[in-house]
Amino acid sequence: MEKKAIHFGGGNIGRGFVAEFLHTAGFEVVFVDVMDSIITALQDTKSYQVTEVSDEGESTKTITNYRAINSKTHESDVIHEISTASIVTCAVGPNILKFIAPVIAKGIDARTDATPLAVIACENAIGATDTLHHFIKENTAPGRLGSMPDRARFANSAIDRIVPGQAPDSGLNVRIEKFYEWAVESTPFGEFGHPEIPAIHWVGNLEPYIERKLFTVNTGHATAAYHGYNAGKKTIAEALQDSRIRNIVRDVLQETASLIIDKHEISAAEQQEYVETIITRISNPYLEDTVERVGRAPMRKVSRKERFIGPAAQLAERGGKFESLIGSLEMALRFQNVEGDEESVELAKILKENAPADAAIRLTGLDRDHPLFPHVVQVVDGVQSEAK
Ligand SMILES: NC(=O)c1ccc[n+]([C@@H]2O[C@H](COP(=O)([O-])OP(=O)(O)OC[C@H]3O[C@@H](n4cnc5c(N)ncnc54)[C@H](O)[C@@H]3O)[C@@H](O)[C@H]2O)c1
Ligand SMILES: O=P(O)(O)OC[C@@H](O)[C@@H](O)[C@H](O)[C@H](O)CO
Repeated sequence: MEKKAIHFGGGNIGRGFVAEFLHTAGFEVVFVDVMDSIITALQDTKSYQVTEVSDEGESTKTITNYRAINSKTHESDVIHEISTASIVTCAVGPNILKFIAPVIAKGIDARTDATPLAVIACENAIGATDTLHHFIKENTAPGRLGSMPDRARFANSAIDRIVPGQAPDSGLNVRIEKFYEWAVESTPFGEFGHPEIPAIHWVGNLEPYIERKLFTVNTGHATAAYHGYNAGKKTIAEALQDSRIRNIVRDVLQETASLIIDKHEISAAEQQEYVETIITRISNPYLEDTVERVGRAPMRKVSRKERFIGPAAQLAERGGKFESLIGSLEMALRFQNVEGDEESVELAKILKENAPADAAIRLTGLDRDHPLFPHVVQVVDGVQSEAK
């Protein structure tokens, strides 16, 4: 079989991370997207550049050997490509997984190769591949479910590289940070072995990696974004130049560190070093990452398993400290009616139309009897009262 990868989502992380490393690993990459402008640009341009930016200067790689298909208009082509590929990846956003599942299900169903397809969702979410797998099963005939492991194997991943929004005149080129980490479960591949992709760190148990990443990088990032947004800052780097916000980010990361150290086999010293690396990374002034991009989709970010409620709920259950996380939640709830962000409009509506406890349940998914619940209701109440 040809060494071919199908990647859903030709956006920032798709072009700047996943495709780059698939290309380096020798795969032909077939991008699948629904945005005409991205598909046309990928079809008309034979190469694009990924530039790593840091205080050590810039370094550029050229990406070639790709094609692009619009799944809105050429679904059968996408099905054929999946049926003859080695790997399917995606970076479309966790809320989009249900929309890409039907075509992936059809592609998997059409496979005849002896080696199963490797499916790896590259989203910022715990168990994103499991979520995609669930939707794929819902789109597969019941009689074909039992034999699906012969046709596809599903591995969760933790993906880390900051790819900010790109300048309007940058075309397909992407400016990104130098740092990256891509951890993927190895166990689902069983006797077939995992695909050969040198950039991937294959792990038996992903939970420590994804929790450490989401509850350090993304919790810290989102804290800077929401506090920064409410303080009138434009970029994450600018927010972190403000010593008040920087100290809040540190406090939040101390709270999540206590959970990570307590729960996983990660020492205090190792976590401290990780936190310092993350603060340096998110402070990178060369990335020009806006508070609106990092704060995007606030309803997803305040949900049950995500970067604030996820760790705060676990800390509350263990008798730990979570006040700074709740402070970030409050700032997230004030990220309302932001231009171009549908969830921020929906958030404002929910806060306007519901009593505090009902809004808290709808937004965070916490049970009423959870020890964190009264603290969340108090914050919701405060944000609602200010708006009156
Ligand atoms: N940007 C980062 O720093 C970063 C880092 C790690 C992980 N991630 C995660 O990667 C995912 C994508 O983030 P991004 O920053 O690249 O966003 P993005 O908006 O730049 O890219 C998303 C792409 O998905 C495409 N898309 C939307 N619906 C689709 C569909 N039905 N089928 C195919 N394509 C579709 C969009 O057109 C867009 O090109 C998110 O889950 C994000 O959390 C982002
Ligand atoms: O992509 P989101 O919306 O889940 O989160 C925004 C940023 O925090 C995120 O994209 C980071 O840049 C990335 O997770 C770094 O690895």
